[in-house]
Amino acid sequence: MESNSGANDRIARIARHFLPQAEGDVCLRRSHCRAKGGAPGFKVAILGAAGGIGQPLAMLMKMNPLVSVLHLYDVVNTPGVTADISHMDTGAVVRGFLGQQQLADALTGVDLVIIPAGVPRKPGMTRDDLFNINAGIVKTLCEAIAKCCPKAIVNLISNPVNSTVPIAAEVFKRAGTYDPKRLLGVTMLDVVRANTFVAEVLGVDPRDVDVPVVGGHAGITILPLLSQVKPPFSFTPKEIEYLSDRIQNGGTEVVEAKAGAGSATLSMAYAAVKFADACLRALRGDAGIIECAYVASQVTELPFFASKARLGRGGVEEILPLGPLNDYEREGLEKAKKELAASIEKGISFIRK
Ligand SMILES: NC(=O)c1ccc[n+]([C@@H]2O[C@H](COP(=O)([O-])OP(=O)(O)OC[C@H]3O[C@@H](n4cnc5c(N)ncnc54)[C@H](O)[C@@H]3O)[C@@H](O)[C@H]2O)c1
Ligand SMILES: O=C(O)C[C@H](O)C(=O)O
Repeated sequence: MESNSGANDRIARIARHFLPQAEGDVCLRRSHCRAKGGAPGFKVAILGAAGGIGQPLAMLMKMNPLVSVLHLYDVVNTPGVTADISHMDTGAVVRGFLGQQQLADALTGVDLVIIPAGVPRKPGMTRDDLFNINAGIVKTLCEAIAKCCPKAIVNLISNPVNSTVPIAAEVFKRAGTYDPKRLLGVTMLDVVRANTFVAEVLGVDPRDVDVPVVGGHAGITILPLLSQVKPPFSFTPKEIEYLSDRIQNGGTEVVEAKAGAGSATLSMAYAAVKFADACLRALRGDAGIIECAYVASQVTELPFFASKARLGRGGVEEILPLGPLNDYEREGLEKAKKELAASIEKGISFIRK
C-alpha cells in the first residue's frame, strides 16, 4: 500500500504538471504543449474556473474546436479541475493557474478572457447585493488583463453585470487600454431563457426561436422585445405579462429552486459558451455574427446598454438599433433605464472614488 508521504509526493508531482512553478518552468511546458497540442485556434482564459459556472464552462470550452489553448485560473482548486478536464480527448491544451501570483501567466497571450469569478446570490438577495464583494474581484482581474493581455476580448459574467462592466471599463481607462469594442457583459442567458420560455408558449423547438433581450441583466432592466420575436407571433396581453415576468425573474427562479446552493451555473455555462463561440467565430473573421450583449452604447442616452451587436475581428463592430417598440416595451424601457443609470453610476464611482 502507498504510504501517506508517497501519496503526497505523487499528488505534488501531478499538481506541478498542471501548475507553473517558475517562469522557466512555464516556458518549457508551454512550448511542449504547443508542439504536442497541434490544433490551430485561439487561446482562451477562464477566471473563476473552479466555480459552479467555471467548471462546466471549462469542460464545454475544452470541447470547442476553435480553442487551441485553455487556461483555467482560480484562487482555489484549479489543479483538480485542470487534471480532470485535461483527460478529455479534444484538441485544446489545458493548463491550470492557482492564486494571484499565477494570474499574469494565466493571461499572457490570451485572445479571449471569460470571467465568471465572484460570489453568487442566495434566496432573498438581489444581484446588487453582490456588489461589495464582486466589484473588488472584477477590479483586480481587470487590472491584470490591462497589463497582460490588453488586446483580449473580455466576456464579463460576474454579477451585478450592470455595474461590473462599467467597473471594468473604468479600470481599463485608468490603465490606458480601454477599447469599448472588446468589453462585453454577458447577457446571453436572458436570450437563452427567453427563447426557451417563448418556445414553450408557441409549442415549437427553442432552436427555431429568436427573442432580442435588451437593457441590462437584473430584474426590470431585462427587457425582452417580444414584438420582434422570430418566428413572428402576436402574443395576448396575458402571455406578454407571463413571459416578461418569467424572463426577468429567471435567475431568481433558479436561486430559489437551489435554496441556498447558488444560482444558475449549468444553463449559464451553456450560455457563456454560446456567446464565447460567437466571439471566437467573429475573431476568426466569420461574417454576420449578431448577438445581444451589454456593451458601451449610444443606442440610448446611457453609456452602457444591452442590445443586438454585430461582432467582428475587433469585437463589437456595430450596435444595431432597438427597432420599433410597442407601448408596453417603451414603458419597460423607461423603467429599465432609470435602474440601469443608477447601477452604472455605482460601478463608475467605485473606481473613481
Ligand atoms: N451574467 C450572468 O448571466 C450570470 C449568470 C449566472 C451567474 N452569474 C454570476 O457569476 C458569478 C459566479 O457564479 P458561480 O455560480 O460560478 O459562483 P461560485 O461561487 O460557484 O464560483 C465562483 C468562483 O470564483 C472564484 N473566485 C473568487 N474570487 C476570485 C478571484 N479573485 N479570482 C479568481 N477567481 C475567484 C471562486 O473561488 C469560485 O471558484 C456570480 O457573481 C454570479 O452571480 C452571472
Ligand atoms: O440570478 C442570478 O443571480 C444569477 C444570474 O444573473 C442569472 O440570471 O441566473
